[in-house]
Amino acid sequence: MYSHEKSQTLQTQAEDVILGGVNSPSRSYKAVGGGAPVVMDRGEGAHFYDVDGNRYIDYLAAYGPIITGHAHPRIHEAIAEQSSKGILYGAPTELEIDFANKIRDAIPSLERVRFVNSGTEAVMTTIRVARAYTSRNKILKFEGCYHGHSDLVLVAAGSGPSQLGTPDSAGVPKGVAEDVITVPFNDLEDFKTAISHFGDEIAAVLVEPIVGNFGIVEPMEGFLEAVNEIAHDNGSLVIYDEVITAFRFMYGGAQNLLGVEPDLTALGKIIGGGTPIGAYGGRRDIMESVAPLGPAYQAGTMAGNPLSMAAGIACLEVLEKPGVYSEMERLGGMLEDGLIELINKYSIKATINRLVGALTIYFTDETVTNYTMAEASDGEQFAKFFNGLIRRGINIAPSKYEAWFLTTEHTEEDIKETLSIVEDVFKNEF
Ligand SMILES: Cc1ncc(COP(=O)(O)O)c(C=O)c1O
Ligand SMILES: NCC(=O)CCC(=O)O
Repeated sequence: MYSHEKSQTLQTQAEDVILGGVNSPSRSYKAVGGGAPVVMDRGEGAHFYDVDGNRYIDYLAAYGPIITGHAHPRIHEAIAEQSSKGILYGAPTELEIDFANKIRDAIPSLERVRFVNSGTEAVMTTIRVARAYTSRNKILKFEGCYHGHSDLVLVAAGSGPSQLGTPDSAGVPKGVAEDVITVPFNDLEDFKTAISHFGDEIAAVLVEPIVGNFGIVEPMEGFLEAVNEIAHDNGSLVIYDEVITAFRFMYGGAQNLLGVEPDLTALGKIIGGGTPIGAYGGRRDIMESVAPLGPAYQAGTMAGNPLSMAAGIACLEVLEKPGVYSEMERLGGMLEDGLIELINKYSIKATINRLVGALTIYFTDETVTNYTMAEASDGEQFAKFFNGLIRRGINIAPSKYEAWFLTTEHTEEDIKETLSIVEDVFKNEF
């Protein structure tokens, strides 16, 4: 069992200067029984090492972006090379044109693209653009979906906020929250009711086309097609938040995998190869609402910064190689099958949702298709599981609402080692 002595000491120091000891609440272990989060030292492929010298197989992948593993040489080189030429100019570069083209080639619905610095900014701006284009105010979102921390979307916000008991954040003005309507994911009847009730007040429907924020939850057959049709009949736009999903399951977005196109798309995480990034884009006529062409303002000192452009291009170059996603599918299948075998062997009440290299274990015996079901899964069992893993060398998010993410660097050996550690946890702690 690992000792986390130095992490404990550093966390005490952190709490004395960084609010709560963490720069994002998701990193706190509050929801899994407290204790100091493990403080990381360095990463290498699918593994990393903490300040106490312990080695972990990493399935957090920094909440998704690190799909090519830690310190990937290609990304490292791209950043180093760009850094030697300057890291920020406040002027256009050829790199950003190349990168925008690369993204549009993969996700053609982004007829025009803009780069920003986080998923939060990307989603926030798509909402502004939709409001500008439709001259309407309200947004419809799905319960438990997280779309970053801008005011408007911190309502029924799943993932991190739910885990800490703040799905509806304090500090969001009542008037702002009143412009957000939430309905359960995968429930077409509630969706239709909301649309017919609010009608021409709804500027846009905001969707995680494959949910990543109350675990991995796929849309039911026909759900997204119906959402598109009903929203469009109502004169509302459809925004896909693909901050987690783009380039996670295939070289392209969930929209390409599922064959349904939104009007606007928000991107982040993977496209930056681990550097801070966001992007949004969509139909040309809608995007032309944005300054300098249109009246909706969006700007940024760091937007399209060359380091993120270089890292993003390098990351997509790794991902576009043949066989990358089929290998993640193979290893993901192996991990899922092995986990199910152990769940059955030790009579654990748990189910798994998986798509390619992303999966979630829910401590419940029902198949999870919406937020209420994810919420009802057993948080105490999850906490026991998490603590068992982190003391034995597996790092996952300290939250029952997050996913495990495979990288291009995980190997069969990693999966076998993982399954043997999980068996040890089930045998000794459950
Ligand atoms: C679907 C989704 N949208 C938006 C965001 C916000 O992105 P960021 O944390 O880069 O601001 C996240 C972050 O987890 C996300 O999962
Ligand atoms: N799925 C939710 C996140 O990935 C959030 C990460 C963070 O805000 O630290």
